[in-house]
Amino acid sequence: MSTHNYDAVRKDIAAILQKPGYDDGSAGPVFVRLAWHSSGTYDAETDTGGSNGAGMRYEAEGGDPANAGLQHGRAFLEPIKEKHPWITYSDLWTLAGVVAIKEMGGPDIPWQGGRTDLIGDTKVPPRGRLPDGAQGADHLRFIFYRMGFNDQEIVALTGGHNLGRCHGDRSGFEGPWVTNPTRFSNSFFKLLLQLDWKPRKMASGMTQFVYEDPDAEEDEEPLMMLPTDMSLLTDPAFSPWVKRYAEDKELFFDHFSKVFAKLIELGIRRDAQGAVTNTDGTLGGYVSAPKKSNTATGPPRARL
Ligand code: HEM
Repeated sequence: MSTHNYDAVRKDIAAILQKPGYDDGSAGPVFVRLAWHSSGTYDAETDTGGSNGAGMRYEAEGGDPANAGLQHGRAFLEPIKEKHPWITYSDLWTLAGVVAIKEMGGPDIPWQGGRTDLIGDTKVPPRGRLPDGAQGADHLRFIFYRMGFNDQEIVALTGGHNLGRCHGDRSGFEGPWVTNPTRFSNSFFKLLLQLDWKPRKMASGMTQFVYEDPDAEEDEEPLMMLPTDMSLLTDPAFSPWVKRYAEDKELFFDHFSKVFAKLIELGIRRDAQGAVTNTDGTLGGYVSAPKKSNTATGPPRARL
């Protein structure tokens, strides 16, 4: 067997996506968020953070409140790492996001392996680099321009909120954005435009936006939007993209594929053959994965 059989890993990830009893029955959304948070720490100016490293294995990054709940995603992937120990966590986490998006009906996203894992927590990116859903358009620009994204890319990336849900015990926000949160589509943009969103203060003290469907069953939870999501509607440079993505699913899929591929390559340098070149501490500050297990804190365990 080849030591780099990524197709076998893809198949094994696809096979564990269904999780009866967990959230909406799928690990897909939490894998997408894991891939995004493992990459979205990138700072272009200092060339630090990004998808090399898999620093969430360490408390310094994994314990960041912004990453609350992602331990479930990491734990779900642990059997895959055990079966294919040659793959790095940073490759596994980004690949899991890509496989999950495809399996949930989303676009193909180009993915290449070769990322390396940090050994030790001295070079994990500082906390505070991920976006705060309680804020608005200025904050989104501050966070995503730092990574090298533009306004169109910010809107396309936020379309990740077609998947999954907010959890009161993780972020303080609650509920799904769309009615079918395990099916990738452009519903997020359609609903953002069409529904009548009203602010509501949650038990956690956080204010989110909810849609109260007058025809909803009594036990049906309302759909929600974060303040950052709402800012896409009101900002003059963001809102034209919301409209275009709501009208044109193909365009959204095409742009989402490109921007997610860019996201998971943040901080990665490759030579002409695609081999990652910043693996030795001289460029990105990362060291190559050791031959045996590189589990830093032992396998994470899901608290379901
Ligand atoms: C634009 C800035 C963003 C903010 C402020 C933000 C914020 C949040 C928050 C507060 C949650 C809920 C976490 C929880 O309670 O479990 C969440 C979930 C999620 N986010 Fe984002 N996010 C952003 C961008 C993105 C991007 C770029 C993607 C992927 C392309 C993404 C994908 C997801 C997914 C899939 C979930 C659901 C996770 C689950 O079901 O466990 N988000 N996000």
